[in-house]
Amino acid sequence: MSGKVLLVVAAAIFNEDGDILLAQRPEGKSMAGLWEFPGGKLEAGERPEEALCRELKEELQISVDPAAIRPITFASFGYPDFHLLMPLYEVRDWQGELAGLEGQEIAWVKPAELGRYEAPPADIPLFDELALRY
Ligand SMILES: Nc1nc2c([nH]c(=O)n2[C@H]2C[C@H](O)[C@@H](COP(=O)(O)OP(=O)(O)OP(=O)(O)O)O2)c(=O)[nH]1
Ligand SMILES: [Mg+2]
Repeated sequence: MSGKVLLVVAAAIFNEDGDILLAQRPEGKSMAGLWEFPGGKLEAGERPEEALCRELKEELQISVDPAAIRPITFASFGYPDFHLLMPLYEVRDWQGELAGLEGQEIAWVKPAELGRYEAPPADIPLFDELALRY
């Protein structure tokens, strides 16, 4: 156990079929190739919901209303260098054409099938919980 607590915001984006979007972490980033929820770190002074909407615009080209997302669960996980605290928000409405802007692969996954995707260790309990609840 070491390092600071890192706050990262992430989205469970649902399409009309109830599938959830996973994105593959791009080459060059930590944990490249693993499948994650889109999102990222807060910038100084940002509210979590604003940060998530900014990240969704940057990573997926979509516009999301910060007032229209709701927290559904969170991850709390100790990596060797930091402790990740990651609220996960449900997103069902967006504007614009969804596209991976950072060269990342994306996949729409049935909640029960999330476990087939190799993910950061912090995400495994979230996959399990979403499979049970959705
Ligand atoms: N976005 C996201 N990050 C996750 C997940 N699971 C998990 O352990 N992480 C970790 C990986 C990183 O150490 C950290 C946030 O990563 P990030 O690379 O998305 O941050 P960012 O978008 O702000 O990108 P950058 O500025 O560092 O390039 O959280 C997840 O499901 N989604
Ligand atoms: Mg990110």
